[in-house]
Amino acid sequence: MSELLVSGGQVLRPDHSVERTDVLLDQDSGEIIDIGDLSGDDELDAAGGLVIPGLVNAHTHVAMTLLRGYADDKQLDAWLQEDIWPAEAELTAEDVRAGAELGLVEMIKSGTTALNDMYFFMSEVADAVEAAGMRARLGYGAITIGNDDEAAREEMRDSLAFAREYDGAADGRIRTAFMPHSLTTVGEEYYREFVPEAREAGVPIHLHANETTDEVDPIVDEHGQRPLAYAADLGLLESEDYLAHGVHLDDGEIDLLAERGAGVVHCPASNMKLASGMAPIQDLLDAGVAVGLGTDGAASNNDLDMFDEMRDAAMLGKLAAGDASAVDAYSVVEMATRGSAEILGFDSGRIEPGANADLAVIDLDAPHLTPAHDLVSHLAYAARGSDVRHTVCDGQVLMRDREVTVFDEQAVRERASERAQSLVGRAD
Ligand SMILES: CSC[C@H]1O[C@@H](n2cnc3c(O)ncnc32)[C@H](O)[C@@H]1O
Ligand SMILES: [Zn+2]
Repeated sequence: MSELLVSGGQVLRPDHSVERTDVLLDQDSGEIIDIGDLSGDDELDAAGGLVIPGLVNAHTHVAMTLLRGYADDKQLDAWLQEDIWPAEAELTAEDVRAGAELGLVEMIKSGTTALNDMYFFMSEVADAVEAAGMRARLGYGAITIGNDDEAAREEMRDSLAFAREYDGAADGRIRTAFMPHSLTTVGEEYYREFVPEAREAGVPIHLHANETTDEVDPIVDEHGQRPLAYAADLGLLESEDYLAHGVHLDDGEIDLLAERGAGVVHCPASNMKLASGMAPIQDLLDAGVAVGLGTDGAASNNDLDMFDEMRDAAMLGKLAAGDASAVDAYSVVEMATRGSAEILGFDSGRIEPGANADLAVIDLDAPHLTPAHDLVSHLAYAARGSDVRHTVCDGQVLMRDREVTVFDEQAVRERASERAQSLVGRAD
């Protein structure tokens, strides 16, 4: 058995207490073996650092790094229709591979070990995730509006086929989901036909929902129901399902989510940048709804740094509730770790024997992390992705002393820059 000892650091435990101890990882099984005063074959120096569970980005479109800064300062509908979708229509498989690798490097460098991704050319994303050594739940994003019936059904079939083929890939680090894009971009008849097939395939369903009032109002007008009542009627919102955003939810919809056990992935930076609104996160937590955290794509954020996202979630949550005690540091650290991991069905997000050996070591030796009254507070409010010293997933070191070990970072950046340039040239 090959072992890795993460030694000499302080460790964030599942109850968010902090203990000075070592963590021993089994690199063959990819699990945490033990926590204590230990020894191992190989060592990763965590002295002066805080060992935390690897962060879990539960909603992104990782290859959208190619469109970072391409279209800013617009509301969701105009942004998608005038800029993003025309550019995405020009995407090739090679573009998605280059954009995905860039996004994964950015994630590794900011302590993220697992992600959920919805996009196009998903076999490229899967190959990139496998090469990165990360953990992911992946799905092809199906859109039926604007397509004739045959093309629409093809979209849904493609999403199911990807989910069936790739579930369990990369030695089980890749899991999949059926991913219709949203309640307004996929027609009712296609949900009625394909949701039962997804259930039969045994994969969860992930979609965007209740992101803007422009999306909620037409559903209420057309179906006479709130969007999540409509979704439940279509067979969505089972306990393994999870939606992104959930900004405009009424009390009945919050209760419905709690009753059914479906999860919500909060994307605060994207919701602020696109002026979509303020999600009722404290109300969701109070109702017992499972809440995770995601960056959304880099074109609406504009980075993939989960430390930024924790801070944004706490700040926006307080503003939304009109209460400074709402969405506190503990809650956002929980959302970015165990909350997101549970929604994605990964036994990660906690440093405990038996859990996945997914972790990051944060360097505490920095002016903005001094003094160290409360390290959970620092994670939520003061730490940055650039404070991450090492990143480990499945027991393998993905970054050591800020050197990414799984990709040639410079080559990835150059390839992505070239691809991005050519993509926007074709689109403009
Ligand atoms: C069909 S693949 C995913 C699809 O979603 C688009 N997208 C990116 N960000 C958002 C968002 O905040 N709401 C809705 N859709 C979004 C992305 O550009 C792809 O087209
Ligand atoms: Zn999204």
